Amino acid sequence: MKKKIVVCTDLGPALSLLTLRDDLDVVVWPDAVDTECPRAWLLKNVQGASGLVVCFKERVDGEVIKAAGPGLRAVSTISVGYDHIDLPLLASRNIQVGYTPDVLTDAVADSAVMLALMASRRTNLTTSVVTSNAWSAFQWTPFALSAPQLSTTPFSAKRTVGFLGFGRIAQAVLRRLTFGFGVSDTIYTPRPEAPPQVMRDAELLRGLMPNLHSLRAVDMHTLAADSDFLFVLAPGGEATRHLIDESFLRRMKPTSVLVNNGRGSVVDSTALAKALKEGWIWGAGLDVIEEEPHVGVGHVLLAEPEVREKCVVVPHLGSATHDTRAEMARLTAVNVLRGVDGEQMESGLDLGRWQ
Ligand SMILES: O=CC(=O)O
Repeated sequence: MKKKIVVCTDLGPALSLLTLRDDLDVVVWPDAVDTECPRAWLLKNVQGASGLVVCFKERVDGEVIKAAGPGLRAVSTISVGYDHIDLPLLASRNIQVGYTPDVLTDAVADSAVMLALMASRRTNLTTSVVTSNAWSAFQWTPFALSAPQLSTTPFSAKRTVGFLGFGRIAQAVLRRLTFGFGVSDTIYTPRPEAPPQVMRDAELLRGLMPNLHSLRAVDMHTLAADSDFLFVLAPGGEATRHLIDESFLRRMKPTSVLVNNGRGSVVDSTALAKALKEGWIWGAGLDVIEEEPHVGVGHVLLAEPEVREKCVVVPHLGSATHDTRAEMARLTAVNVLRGVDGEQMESGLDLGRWQ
């Protein structure tokens, strides 16, 4: 009997890696190119599957595992995050889990730097000067709309860049900032659950980046107080929920900029709106928000002009470049194939940590 693989998401041309195998029955959510997979479709079609392909929008929990039945061997997600997957449950059933770290590191790091620049320059406000037809009335005086600067210059004060979570993506942001922006002072808090390998890499960084004069692990208090630019690159889940809350934001500098490319749940949106409105911090660039995708003009960070002008929001697109998404899709397909074939995935989670 053919093994069944259920694909809930768009894999682009990489789907053919699955469909070209005539020993597989590949069932694809028919509208995967344009829409997210409805839960009901997943629950109905996953029955009898050996492999399941999802994106971070599909929760893989007890209900899905029960609907799949005992033959499920592999779950492969097209994401680096895995907080949508019940890992202890899958570990207890010996189901392999594939994900897509590394290949998206550069794209997300690019996006984080973009958000830092957009938030510091308040592009929501400045572009609206043009789009609301107000440029001709705008009084161009030397300090009008001037902003904190990310790059360090010979005449600027030392810039401290902070990282909440210091894994691969944070380190890729740091590479961009030290080489391209002259940042020399960096602080970080280790990511909860960081694998030892990631932290060893952090120690090596100083040797690799001659411009980096200082790289210090600090507590949350110092991270808040000292960061001129703070990059949140921590994973979601209970351990990191609302680490950036009102008391953290109150300790930050009025010229500081917060960027979140990790998970929305790490930052308390209501506290952030208050921080922006009352000027505890300068600006925020958000690729993720805790209430996503239910974020519209009525959202606490977008409803009031004093907040919206200081806040750039992008709908969770950090890794969305042509090259990166294609490679993520390839890896996702290879992972599920390896899993259903009983081989080790090219990029699988070590579930020993969740057993
Ligand atoms: O958020 C996106 C991902 O986890 O890849």
